[in-house]
Amino acid sequence: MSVESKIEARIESLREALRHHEYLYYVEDSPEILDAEYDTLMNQLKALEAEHPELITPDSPTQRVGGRPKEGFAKVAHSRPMLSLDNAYNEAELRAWADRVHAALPAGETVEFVCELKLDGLSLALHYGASANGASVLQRGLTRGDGTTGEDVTTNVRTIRSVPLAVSAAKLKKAGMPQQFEVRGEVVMPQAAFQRMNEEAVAAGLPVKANPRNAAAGTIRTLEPNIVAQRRLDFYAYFLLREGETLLPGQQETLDALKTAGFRVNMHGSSAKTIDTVLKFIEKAEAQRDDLGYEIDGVVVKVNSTAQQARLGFTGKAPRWAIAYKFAARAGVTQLKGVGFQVGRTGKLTPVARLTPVFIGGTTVSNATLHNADEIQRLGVRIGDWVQVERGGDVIPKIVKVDESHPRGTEEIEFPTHCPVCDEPVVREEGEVDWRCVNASCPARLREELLHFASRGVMNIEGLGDALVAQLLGQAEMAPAEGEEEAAEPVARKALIHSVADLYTLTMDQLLTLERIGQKSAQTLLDEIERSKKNPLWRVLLGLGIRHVGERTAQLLAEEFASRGQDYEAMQALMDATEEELQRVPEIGPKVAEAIHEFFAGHKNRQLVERLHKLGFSFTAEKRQKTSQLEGMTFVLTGTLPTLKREDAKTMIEAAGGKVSGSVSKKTTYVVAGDEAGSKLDKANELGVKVIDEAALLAMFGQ
Ligand SMILES: NC(=O)c1ccc[n+]([C@@H]2O[C@H](COP(=O)([O-])OP(=O)(O)OC[C@H]3O[C@@H](n4cnc5c(N)ncnc54)[C@H](O)[C@@H]3O)[C@@H](O)[C@H]2O)c1
Ligand SMILES: [Zn+2]
Repeated sequence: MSVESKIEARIESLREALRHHEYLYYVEDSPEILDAEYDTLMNQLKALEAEHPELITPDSPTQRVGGRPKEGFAKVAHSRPMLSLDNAYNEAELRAWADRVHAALPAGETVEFVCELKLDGLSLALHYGASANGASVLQRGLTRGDGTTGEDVTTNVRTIRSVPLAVSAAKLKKAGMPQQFEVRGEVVMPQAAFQRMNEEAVAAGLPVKANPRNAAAGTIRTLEPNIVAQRRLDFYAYFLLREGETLLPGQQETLDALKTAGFRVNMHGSSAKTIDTVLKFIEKAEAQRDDLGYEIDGVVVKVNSTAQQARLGFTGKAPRWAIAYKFAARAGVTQLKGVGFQVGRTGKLTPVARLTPVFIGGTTVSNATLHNADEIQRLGVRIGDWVQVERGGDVIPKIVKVDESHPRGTEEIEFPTHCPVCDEPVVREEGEVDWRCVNASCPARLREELLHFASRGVMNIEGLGDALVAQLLGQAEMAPAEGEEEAAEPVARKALIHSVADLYTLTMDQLLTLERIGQKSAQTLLDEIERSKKNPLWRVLLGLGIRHVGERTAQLLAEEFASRGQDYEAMQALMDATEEELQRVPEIGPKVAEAIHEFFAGHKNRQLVERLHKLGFSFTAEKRQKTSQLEGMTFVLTGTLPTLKREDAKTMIEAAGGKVSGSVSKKTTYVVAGDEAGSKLDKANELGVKVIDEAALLAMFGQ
């Protein structure tokens, strides 16, 4: 092969690898490699292309942004391309960028920078248009897509509470903004929401998302707006455009105006006159990284002046007037000492890597998840290997890959053929990745079942934690606690309970035989247990721990079957439902339907439910929790509102889950009255229905 064709081949293979990872990242929202690794491949390609510009093709990953828009959403062209940012990884690269900026501008011209946190989410473009009386309303929300064309995700965007659905004339005036404008910013999933989402996924036996960014991307592109509302995304605004042009003379003014208009603006941004000040900002931001509640992966530095930005212009796919300073990845390299296996509630075996403790981004990591047998195979990891461990926000650390620069380990990881706790054979069903202990009375499973059942968000039995459950089961702690090498020595005790239902027959005398429990706490626990019988049907369903049934599915099921009968009758109808019937419940697919059906086909499970009924469970089929701000509320609009057109007010209310009706009745929640409100207002007063004005309505949207 000639030198040229070797280079060409290298370029082509880099492009292919990048396209593969972009697909996984942007379309599937589930990357296989670290961002830093992706960036390395990209930088290699950029360097080769810089040396051989004749080999640059328009479809090279260096020339375009993002991924293909996903099916299922309308595709809409952007007013101006939504670009990526060039990166700097250290001080020298940042200074080199600043030098290029100065060199491109007339000698002696001063440049002011604005530093903002680089939020690790995905960008959105929000289009606002004129409505009555000088106000603006949200008309459209687009993802970045491939940079030129985005996906129309308006319905989902409307559920994000920090996105104003309307901006009043007064606010526009104060912010110096026209009625028609476009805001660009970042949508992120706060760490707490991310954690909750993954906990639910684990409980339901579904795959978890790699990081909040991928979770946010997946959420904003679901076809189910209620899911988006439940997951609590957040939006931070940073650009303000009009017909594709930056509206205000500077970035700092843009941020201020956006804030005045009611957008959430990241308040950690600040102006800097020199790169030294920028570097101080970066240092401070990195130190705060763990305390923000959302993920950031660096700092974006922008040239403040819009006029200077225009003169600097763009390169292939990024502006020259901005740079992303990226923090070092929160990864470390350490040695794999061994692998333990945890048995979960559904019997699932999770391999847990025991590591030589390593300090990563502020904490000591000594355990990391290896997920499942397939993952071990994919990584090709052996005991004794040096491995790269990654940690994001609050997420369980995970092994990303084997570090080949160290001598390789020699001991293969053996996946147990038998449950490490009860010693029954483990099985893997066709098409599943996980091995499970299917012994229904496996102590490990029972322990997890009880912990899940009692946990906050499920049956909510305060005080029934790890230590107590272990005692009730006559076991000692089974898995070593974080940071400990071995589990405590088991102390044999007689088990007081053998199933979830046994909790409800526990007596004071029995509890008093346990360690570390006095009369008072025993009584509190008994009260808690008694009280939990009144939990609504959906919580009981969730508590049963049916595979694939998380909070939302449990709520949907309870709501659906509530119409088939009162309380326990609803539960019975659900237990008797065929797979076809179950699939007719909104959002429930074949896999979930099968799991539910299979669960209740089990004699033991049915018996458990019947016993719970006899023990006095109420199985109340209450309405699902509110997922939208105005769900369950009915509004009647009357008269002329000061800023909103009636049509716009209606759209806003409906988008937030409320209903708008034409006539006032006792069922009306609010009458929104403007000028010259007539008979409807009288009727409201007559029936004692609450009357509010436009300002109060807007206040419900946080405006
Ligand atoms: N792991 C993988 O397989 C894989 C694959 C593809 C891409 N990636 C990662 O995706 C990223 C590349 O994507 P990219 O093009 O979005 O680039 P980028 O994330 O590096 O930077 C551009 C983006 O930063 C965001 N941003 C956050 N805060 C901002 C602020 N205050 N002002 C302006 N913009 C702000 C915007 O969404 C903008 O689009 C890289 O980090 C890359 O590592 C990873
Ligand atoms: Zn077992």
